Amino acid sequence: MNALTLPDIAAQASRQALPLDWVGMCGIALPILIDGQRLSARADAGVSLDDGEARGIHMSRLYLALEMLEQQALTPALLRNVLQRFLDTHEGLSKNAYLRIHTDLLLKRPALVSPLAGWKSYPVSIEARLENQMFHVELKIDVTYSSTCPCSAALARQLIQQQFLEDFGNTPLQHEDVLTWLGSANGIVATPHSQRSSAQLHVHLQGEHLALTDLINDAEAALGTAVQTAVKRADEQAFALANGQNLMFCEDAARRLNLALKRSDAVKAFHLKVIHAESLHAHDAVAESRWTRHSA
Ligand SMILES: Nc1nc2c(ncn2[C@@H]2O[C@H](COP(=O)(O)OP(=O)(O)OP(=O)(O)O)[C@@H](O)[C@H]2O)c(=O)[nH]1
Repeated sequence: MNALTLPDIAAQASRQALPLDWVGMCGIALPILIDGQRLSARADAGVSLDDGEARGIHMSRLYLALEMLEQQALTPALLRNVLQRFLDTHEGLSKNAYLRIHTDLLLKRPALVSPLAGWKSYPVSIEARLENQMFHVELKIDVTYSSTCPCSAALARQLIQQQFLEDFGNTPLQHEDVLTWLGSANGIVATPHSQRSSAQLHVHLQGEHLALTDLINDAEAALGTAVQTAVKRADEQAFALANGQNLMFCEDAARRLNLALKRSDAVKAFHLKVIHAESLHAHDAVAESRWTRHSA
């Protein structure tokens, strides 16, 4: 059986001579290394098929080039090497090479007050391409946070004032009575609506640093009320305070993220989208922002 020559269909001429933009494989299982963590990932690997006469590309050569990602930490330089391998093994067939990697980055986050910590998972896509000899790396990162509506907070405060007038309008104020009232249900007769919100960051990188963890940390610091992991009552109370001090429309969140990403040296350009999944209504409040660094 082995003595037979194996038929090689990919080497045949194409019936329709037509180049193709992207040919490859999607959803390849792959272990990768980021910040010392081995993560389970899925890769989409492809090249352009510029020789329209060729029937097909050599899928196995792309697949085997991905082995480079198993042992070395993921960096822009490593991604570039993999893409160059794609092209070197498709000489005469392909000019452009593409690699997308999808994974969930895990970061350990401390509780706000108690000495606890827990893991948070961040869905991440890393997209690299070598097109006309130009190399690009882009990151897509999702960051989840809590937002409380500033308008709703003001409306709730007004109702609390009205309730105060109703309960104390005609009586001389006693410190003890007011303190008790503040701790009662009447003292917080209305609550502002708040929501679990998400920021989708699409970042075009520059430099030699993948910067994933730094960008997530910068985004969470800018937002101020990232969702928590391990939570005791003391942590929940601190989170309630943090939200009360951090009232946010989706526009506020988008502006804060814009400023934070611009400050990062790793960022060449970005498109960000924040989604506040409103509890006030069944649709979302959304804001987007784009920016490109103009080098001096
Ligand atoms: N091009 C192409 N290959 C496919 C497709 N589906 C499955 N394959 C298979 O992918 C396998 C690997 O292809 P190649 O990389 O050309 O394998 P090979 O000819 O043994 O390897 P080389 O000697 O390096 O060219 C082949 O058995 C193909 O049949 C497809 O849609 N397109």
